[in-house]
Amino acid sequence: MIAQAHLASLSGWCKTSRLRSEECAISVFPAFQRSAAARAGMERHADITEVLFSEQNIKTRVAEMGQQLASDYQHKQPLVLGVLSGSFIFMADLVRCIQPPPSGLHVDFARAQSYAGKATWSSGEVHTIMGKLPIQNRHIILVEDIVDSGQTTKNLIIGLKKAGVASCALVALLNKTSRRVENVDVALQGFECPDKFVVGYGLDFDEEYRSLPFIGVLRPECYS
Ligand SMILES: O=P(O)(O)OC[C@H]1O[C@H](OP(=O)(O)OP(=O)(O)O)[C@H](O)[C@@H]1O
Ligand code: HPA
Repeated sequence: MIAQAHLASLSGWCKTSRLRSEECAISVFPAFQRSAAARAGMERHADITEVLFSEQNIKTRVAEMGQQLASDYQHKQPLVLGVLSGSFIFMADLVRCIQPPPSGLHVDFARAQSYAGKATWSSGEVHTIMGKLPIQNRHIILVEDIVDSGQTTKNLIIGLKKAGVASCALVALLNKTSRRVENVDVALQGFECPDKFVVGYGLDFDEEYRSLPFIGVLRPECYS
């Protein structure tokens, strides 16, 4: 009620000062400033030519994906296995959207690297290290930020199958099908990704840009 009264008096003041009500709120409420104006600024970066998936687009889609997994795994005890480092933000958001969480839902991380240093193409040599939890007879939800050539996930899936998992479903936020070299089955994807090098929301170029809250196309001058 108090907040409403403040807003009502603000809107009157806005009319006289010819400020949009949003601008008024920004000037008066620091929290609003962070949530609206700052968010608009955070959707930009000098090295990004185009935002493909905004923070809100991602949030909405990840929530849908979480619901789907909650339904598919309600009678299983999934082990959600994120692939480091790229999946760390997606993982954190996705597991919190698997609601209600199936009993026995566990979380672990595997490590794989194929894009070494300043490279925008896969080296083809994938080094994989599994997580710390036993995986034999577990229902694995393998979580990737992006499936591009498919070489990283192909290698991981081979390793998981050798270790005797009960099942393995690949969940990828981005699926760049146009660049596929290995045939991998993405059970659940967030978005189809165009054939462009993208960064943000965990995805990097030479370890930079992972903390951007959106996913965008990296300016070619940044890597060429
Ligand atoms: O389908 P692919 O062509 O194999 O590419 C996909 C992989 O490449 C990236 O990992 P990267 O090796 O760059 O390591 P990172 O996760 O630490 O960034 C990404 O996180 C995927 O794991
Ligand atoms: O487009 C990409 N961006 C960042 N990392 C990647 N790894 C494979 N493809 C990509």
